[in-house]
Amino acid sequence: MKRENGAESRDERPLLTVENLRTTIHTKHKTVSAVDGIDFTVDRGETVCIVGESGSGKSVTCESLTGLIKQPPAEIVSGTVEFAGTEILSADDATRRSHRGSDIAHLFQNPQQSLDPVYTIGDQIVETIRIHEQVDRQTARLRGIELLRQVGIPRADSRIDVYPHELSGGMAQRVALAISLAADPTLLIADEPTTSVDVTVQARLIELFRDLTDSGMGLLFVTHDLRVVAALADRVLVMFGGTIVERGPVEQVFERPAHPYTQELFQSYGTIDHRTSRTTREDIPATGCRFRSECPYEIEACSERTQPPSYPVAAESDHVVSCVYYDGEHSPAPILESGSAVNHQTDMSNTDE
Ligand SMILES: Nc1ncnc2c1ncn2[C@@H]1O[C@H](COP(=O)(O)OP(=O)(O)OP(=O)(O)O)[C@@H](O)[C@H]1O
Ligand code: NI
Repeated sequence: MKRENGAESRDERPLLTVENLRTTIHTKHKTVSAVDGIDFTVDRGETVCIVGESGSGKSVTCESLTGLIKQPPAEIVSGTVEFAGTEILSADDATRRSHRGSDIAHLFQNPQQSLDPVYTIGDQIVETIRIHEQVDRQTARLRGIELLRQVGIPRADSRIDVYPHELSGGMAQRVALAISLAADPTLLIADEPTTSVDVTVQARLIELFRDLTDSGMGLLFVTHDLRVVAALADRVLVMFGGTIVERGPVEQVFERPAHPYTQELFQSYGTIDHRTSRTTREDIPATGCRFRSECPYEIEACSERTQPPSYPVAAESDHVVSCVYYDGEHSPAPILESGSAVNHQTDMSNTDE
């Protein structure tokens, strides 16, 4: 959503700009490059979806952005994260905290991580609303109940008084979402918020996310469900082995997945397998194309450089791929047989209530 007029230069810049983000995880026996030099942006009103198999670095990316990742074992080795004109990765804790929870809301993959076990849902939601707005408790409570309804919590007026541990996984995920939204965030980072909910609720949540981005919120969304991506995303980032192998507008990526990994991923129509990657982390090369040992098209050039550079898939396209087959020398690029990609027209909103 671009502003028509009166936009100051500050507003012309993306809401979020991430550059060269690298996060390693130190364990007793080894150090894993969980996120290995990634760049991307999220605009106001835009939905950017991150897809990729289990272990590809989606959650570590999200948690690094807000500095919420546990250090140690994690270590943010490099990178800049600019949010609304301010560098937040190197900011002191107070600055970062002031961005977290208000301007930036972070919904963890594990919802209990977003909830405080010692307070009721109502206490947490009322408190969040009252931090951001001068309203009395009763007004905030009514608004809290409304928010719980919006995220699809049945009997919201009584559920508001329960404790987090009394909620199922899917319910906790939605409650955590309601609490995030109570802060009226400018950017919502949501790590698999629709995973353990039924289709009806999923359709309702997708509607809700659309309304929020229509009114200007930026949304960074992690999911394994390509149908959700099709229904929601403006742009897609495909991750493999801690790197972004392909990115672009959702229609283009779905119509013509360019990276051999994306092609493979999209052939398993619908939900990406939740299995851990076939190769263990140790088998993923540390430089060059991370996918090359599993790629049917591997050539010598795949192991050159730190990562293959990004090439446009078509001339002057925002759809780019990090694969040497697109450098103009090694063509023809591997092309997926037509018809195997997911139809991006899939409409989730038609599910019966
Ligand atoms: N606390 C941790 N200790 C050790 N390794 C970790 C830890 N957290 C993440 N990792 C490693 O970092 C890599 C990236 O993990 P991440 O959780 O970001 O994957 P993901 O893409 O979110 O996967 P999923 O789809 O399963 O949520 C993986 O190899 C994972 O094993
Ligand atoms: Ni994850």
